[in-house]
Amino acid sequence: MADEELPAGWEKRLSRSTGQHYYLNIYTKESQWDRPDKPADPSGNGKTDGPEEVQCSHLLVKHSGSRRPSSWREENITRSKEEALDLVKSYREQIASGKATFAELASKYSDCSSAKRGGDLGPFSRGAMQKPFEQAAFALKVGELSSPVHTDSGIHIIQRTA
Ligand SMILES: O=C(N[C@H](Cc1nc2ccccc2[nH]1)C(=O)O)c1cc2ccccc2s1
Repeated sequence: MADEELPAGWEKRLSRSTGQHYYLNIYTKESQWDRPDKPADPSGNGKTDGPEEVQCSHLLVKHSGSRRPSSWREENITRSKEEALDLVKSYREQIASGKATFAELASKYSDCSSAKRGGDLGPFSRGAMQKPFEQAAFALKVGELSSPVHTDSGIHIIQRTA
């Protein structure tokens, strides 16, 4: 389909982690995956929907149903989704109880290349990460640990750091 002109007030952006395009309302900074068919609403209801940007670390456990069942740790990941969830719950318990730090476990066990940075993903805005991850990350308070979060990549624990 020809890349037609976008309705006024929208910008087309490329998501770093999914490689998909998303659309940003230049007035409210809200983002959406679906191509807009009418001009962006500049009013944005006046309420702030939380932070524009967050920084998070995550620990990802991939499984056989992951979009890319391979990582720096394991060339061919065959564990089941249930086994991955058991692992994620165990890591979360070790972090929450203080038996280990987030960075220690992420650097050892995360199936994401961010493991090399203790799981740190750096700061990101809405539209940058897969939706379930984004929703969970933006709902966290600074320092808070998420429950297990399922995305196409696998199962994550997320800690908001800023
Ligand atoms: O997408 C990435 N890595 C994928 C796994 C993955 N999938 C994710 C989905 C949401 C958030 C982080 C995620 N990491 C991979 O290695 O197969 C990213 C790695 C890094 C490393 C540093 C900073 C951002 C990113 S995003």
